[in-house]
Amino acid sequence: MLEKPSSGRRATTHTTVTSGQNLEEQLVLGRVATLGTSRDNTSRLTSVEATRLLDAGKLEELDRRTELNNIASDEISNLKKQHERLSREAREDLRACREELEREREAMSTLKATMSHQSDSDLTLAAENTALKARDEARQSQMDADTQQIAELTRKLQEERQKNVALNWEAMRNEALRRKLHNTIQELKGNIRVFCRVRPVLPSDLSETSMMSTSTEDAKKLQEDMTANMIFPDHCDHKEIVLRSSSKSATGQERIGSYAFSFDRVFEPGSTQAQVFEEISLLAQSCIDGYNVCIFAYGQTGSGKSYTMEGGSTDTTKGMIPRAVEQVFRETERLKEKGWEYQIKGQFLEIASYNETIKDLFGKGEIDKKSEVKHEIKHDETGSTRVTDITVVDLHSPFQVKTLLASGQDRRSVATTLMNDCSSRSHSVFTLRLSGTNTSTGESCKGCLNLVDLAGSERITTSGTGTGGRGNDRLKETQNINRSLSALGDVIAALGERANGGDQHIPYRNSKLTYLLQESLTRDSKTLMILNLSPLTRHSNESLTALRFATKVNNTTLGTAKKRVRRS
Ligand SMILES: Nc1ncnc2c1ncn2[C@@H]1O[C@H](COP(=O)(O)OP(=O)(O)OP(=O)(O)O)[C@@H](O)[C@H]1O
Repeated sequence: MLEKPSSGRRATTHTTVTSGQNLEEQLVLGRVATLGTSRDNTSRLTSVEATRLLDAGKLEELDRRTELNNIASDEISNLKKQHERLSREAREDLRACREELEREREAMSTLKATMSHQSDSDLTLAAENTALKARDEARQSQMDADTQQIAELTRKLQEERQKNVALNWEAMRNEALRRKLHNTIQELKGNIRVFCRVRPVLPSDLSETSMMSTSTEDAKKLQEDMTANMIFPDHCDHKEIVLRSSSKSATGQERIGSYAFSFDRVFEPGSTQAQVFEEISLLAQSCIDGYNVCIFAYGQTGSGKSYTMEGGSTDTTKGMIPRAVEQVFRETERLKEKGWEYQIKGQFLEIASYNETIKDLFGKGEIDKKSEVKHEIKHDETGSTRVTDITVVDLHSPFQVKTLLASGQDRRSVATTLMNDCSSRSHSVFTLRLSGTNTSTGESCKGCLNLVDLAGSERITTSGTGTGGRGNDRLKETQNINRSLSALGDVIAALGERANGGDQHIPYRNSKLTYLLQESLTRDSKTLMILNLSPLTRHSNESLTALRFATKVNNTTLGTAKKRVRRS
């Protein structure tokens, strides 16, 4: 704190200085008065003495003033020093105070910010808390709703389960009915059916005439000339084919004949694999239902038998075998829902026409003429057929079958090369055996699907038969083919006669093929023959012979097929 100068002292000093002036005059006047008085008293003072006294008074006054001035200066200097010290102290105090104030302000501002932040946090927390509470309430009500919904769904599920059980039984009854109806339809259609398929003219057919360099128009004309006169008059049901063919009479005169044939279905050259399979799929279905089915591709070499049965590598061109396999797997999978479990096994073999030997096309070993295993056909008392030492594969998927068939075809090529033979000189038989059991109904069934690519049906004159050596082999081979094909026709004819009440012996043993297919060539089984025809004029006579053979087969009725069902 600043120390205030004493006002009393100052006042005294001031009073002294101020009254000094008056005092001086008063002193002089007092001396004069004293002198006057002394004069009065002593009789009279001189004026010199009065002046001397006045001067002395003045000097004394001056001294006293000087003295007072000095005292005042000292006092002022002291006061100044004191003032400076006090000012310095005051400034120091002020600075300290300011600093302290600044710190306090900063602290205050920090505190305010903290408080404001705290308050914001408080607000946020309060808002969050409110939101959480609201969410919690919403969740709680959602949970209540869910619980109610679960209870409702559980009730509905229970109802649906009950309905499902009822529907399953209904579906099983319907499946049995469907099988019955399906097979009634098949029976009405006849257990022997014949389809006729004419292949299109191929670029290779044109090149054979060495006319490839001709113009497009010439090629078209050539194609027309080459194409046999085949007419398909039935545009509605597609069941008829008319072949106009020229032949020589005994006297050498040319006769033009028009021959009309009718089959269960006639496929024109533009027909697709899918259209053909549409008609065949029902037979594949029958095999799943427990029937024995045989599908033959019949026709001269190059007429399209292998194309129809195996087909090409694309989805559009794949043939009947891959399509039937796919359908079997698709259907057996679907039937799982209805309690059916199927086991599918397959074998693929070839019967060479030359010596009627069997080759295992699913076999693993080397194909070698010397070390060839001799396979024999055996029938047991239950009517089942087996081929000794043949590879029977458990089949699980269409892809597996596709791979197996491809390697089978490779083995077939190796075998035919070794035999100096060609594929058209042998029959190939792909067999699918299905056995199914229904765990719900206790039913079980066994079916067999044989897909047969027959050897070329051409007659001796057109098969390139020469004389001596290989020519004799060819002759024997062609005779064997014709024998086995006519044995097939004989078996079918005998079955037809038996079905019509005759007591005909069925000559299964007349060929390896019929003996092998014995269990599938009965009145209890279903047979389809696909007659493949070449569209070319030069094959007209072969086509006519084949059409006649197929008609003979088509006119045969086998009676009613029987399903091979066992009840456990
Ligand atoms: N419907 C068709 N559409 C297109 N091409 C076909 C058709 N039918 C057959 N072919 C073709 O005709 C040629 C002969 O057919 P394929 O080999 O199937 O006759 P094949 O009767 O089996 O003869 P082989 O008895 O010699 O085995 C093949 O090139 C085949 O691709």
